[in-house]
Amino acid sequence: MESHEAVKRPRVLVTRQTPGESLQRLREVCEVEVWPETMPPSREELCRLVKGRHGLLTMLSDRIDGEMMEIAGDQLAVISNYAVGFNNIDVDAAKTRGIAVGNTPDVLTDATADLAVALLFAASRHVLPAGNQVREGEWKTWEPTGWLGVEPAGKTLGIVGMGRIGRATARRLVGGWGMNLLYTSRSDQAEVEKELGGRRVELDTLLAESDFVSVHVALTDETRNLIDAEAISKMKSTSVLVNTARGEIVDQDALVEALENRSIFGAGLDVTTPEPLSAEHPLVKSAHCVILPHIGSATHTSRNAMAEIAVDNLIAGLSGRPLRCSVT
Ligand SMILES: NC(=O)C1=CN([C@@H]2O[C@H](COP(=O)(O)OP(=O)(O)OC[C@H]3O[C@@H](n4cnc5c(N)ncnc54)[C@H](OP(=O)(O)O)[C@@H]3O)[C@@H](O)[C@H]2O)C=CC1
Ligand SMILES: O=CC(=O)O
Repeated sequence: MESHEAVKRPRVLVTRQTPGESLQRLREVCEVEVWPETMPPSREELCRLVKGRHGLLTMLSDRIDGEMMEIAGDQLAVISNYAVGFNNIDVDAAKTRGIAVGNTPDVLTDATADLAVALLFAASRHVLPAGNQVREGEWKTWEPTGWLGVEPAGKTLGIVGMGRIGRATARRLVGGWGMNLLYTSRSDQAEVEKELGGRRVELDTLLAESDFVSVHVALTDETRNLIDAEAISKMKSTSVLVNTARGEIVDQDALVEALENRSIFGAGLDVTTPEPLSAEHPLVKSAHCVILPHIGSATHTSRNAMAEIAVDNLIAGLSGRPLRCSVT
């Protein structure tokens, strides 16, 4: 039986078209099949496609669990996720099978932090509903009390999860708008405090004292539903919640209620559960919520750089070398 040793022309599945030229490099050393559709392969299609592959280049919409690895077969050596988040992959199952898992950190940090800031402003200043009023020909006159929003300058920013994107978001808002910084983190962040002057606090304190809360933790069993009804109830009525991390971290029913009751001012989400949310979902219909279609890393620069890392990871894993960016 073939196993993890390097093979001459490994068989690789790429589950969506990626931008740029990086797949060319892969084609030089592998037999590459690229899923050609805009919509991701269904679970059934994926089960069929992974069989006999040595490497997988996957997207966050592909659930790669132990069963999928089993179906792929013993020769599977590397799973390269085209994302920094890897909650779609059962990393423990991969470890048990000796399969390397890679991701694409850093190169999307600035783009995602920019989008977190964009969402913060969009939700604070009614950018989408106000713009729609103009588009729909409903704008009648300048109103002294129309579309009143909230301002971040000099207020308190709460960063939930001071990782790469959390820190980049804080950098923008502390440096650019003079915000005061509170943050949560499991690890010591002396460097961040030296640079940005923030204070590490418990989540409850952060929620109660922040005017703007931006979520940047990875999705894990511990962070699923971290921002639940109780957490939201601690937030100020004038506060704005931004989530560019993963939808499952925020309890959406609780968020709907908070927005309907005006117990928080607004929300800006790049991620939801599920994705996409139905157009009928109350969050999509809410005038106080801005929802984007998971476009945090969607710049030419970031997505091209992600593709380069994802291909580097695959090629390294297929030849038994350490990955450029390994999740373990
Ligand atoms: N909207 C989009 O398009 C994008 C979304 N993302 C999302 O953003 C997330 C963050 O990315 P990035 O900043 O690069 O990742 P990092 O790994 O740098 O940061 C993740 C943070 O999550 C924290 N964390 C991890 N596990 C736990 C846990 N069990 N409990 C509490 N905190 C935890 C870490 O805390 P600690 O330091 O204490 O370990 C760290 O601060 C990604 O995981 C992804 O889900 C990323 C890119 C684009
Ligand atoms: O959500 C995107 C990612 O890279 O993670």
